[in-house]
Amino acid sequence: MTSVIETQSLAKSFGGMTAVDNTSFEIESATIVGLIGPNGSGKTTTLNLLNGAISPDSGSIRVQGTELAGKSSTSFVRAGVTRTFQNPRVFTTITAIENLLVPVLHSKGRGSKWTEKAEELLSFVGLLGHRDTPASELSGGQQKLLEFVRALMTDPHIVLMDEPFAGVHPSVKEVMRERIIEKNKQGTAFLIVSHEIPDLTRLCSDIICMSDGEVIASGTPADVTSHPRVIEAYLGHGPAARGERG
Ligand SMILES: Nc1ncnc2c1ncn2[C@@H]1O[C@H](COP(=O)(O)OP(=O)(O)OP(=O)(O)O)[C@@H](O)[C@H]1O
Repeated sequence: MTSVIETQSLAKSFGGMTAVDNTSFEIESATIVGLIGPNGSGKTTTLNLLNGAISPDSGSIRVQGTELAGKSSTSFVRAGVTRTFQNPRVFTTITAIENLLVPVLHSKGRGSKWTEKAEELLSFVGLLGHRDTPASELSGGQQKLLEFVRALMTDPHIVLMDEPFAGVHPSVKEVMRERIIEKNKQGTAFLIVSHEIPDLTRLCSDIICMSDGEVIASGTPADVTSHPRVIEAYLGHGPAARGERG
C-alpha cells in the first residue's frame, strides 16, 4: 500500500507552548484513520498543519510523495488534501449549491459539468431538496453534511475531518458515517479527529492517539484503546479511552 500522507518529526509551538512535538506517522491510501487524544493534545493543530493552514516549525509533510511542509492551503488542495471543521465553515450568505461551486471556481471545464457534480453530491447526502436554500437556513447537522460534500468537490485523495459527529442528530451522524464508508470504498482516505471513540472504532481501520503533542500509540482500534499509555493519558485528562464519552 502507498501512503497518502507521511509526516516526519513534525513540530509546532505557539509561544512557549508545544502543541505538536516531533510527531511522525503515515496514512495509507484509501484508509480511514482516527486521530484521538485528550483535550489540548494537538489534534486540531495537526490537522491545521496537514492542510497548510499553519506552517510547522520543523519537520516534513509529504503528500503522495511530494514535500509540502510550509506550503499554502491551496497547494495542499491541489495535492488532494481537503478538510472540514469542528464548527462547519460554510458560506452562510450563499446557497447550498453555490457553496459546493466555490472550490472549483477557477477550475477548467464547463460550468454545467460542475453544477451536475454539485447536484450529485448534494443528493449523495440528502440535501438536493435544499439546493437553492441559503446555507444560513440549514441546521447545524445539514451544514456539516454540506461542508463534507464541499470537501469532495475536488476529488481529494484524503479528507481531514475535525469532529464530524459532534453535536449532530443521530440520523445525520448515520448519514455521515455511511457516506464516509461509501467514499472510502471508492478510494478516498479519511483522517478523522473525534472524541466519540465508539464511533471511531466502528469506522476506522487504524487509530493514532496523541497526548501532549506526541503520538503515543497507533495501530488497530483494539490495540490503541487497550494501550496502557492511552488509558493513562485519558485517565489523567478525563474520559476513559475505552468507549466512554468525555
Ligand atoms: N493558535 C494558537 N495559539 C496558541 N496556542 C494554541 C493555538 N492553537 C492551539 N494552541 C494550543 O496548543 C495545544 C493543542 O491544541 P489543539 O487545539 O491542537 O488540541 P486538540 O487536541 O485539538 O484539543 P481539543 O480536543 O480540545 O480540540 C493547546 O494547549 C492549545 O491551547
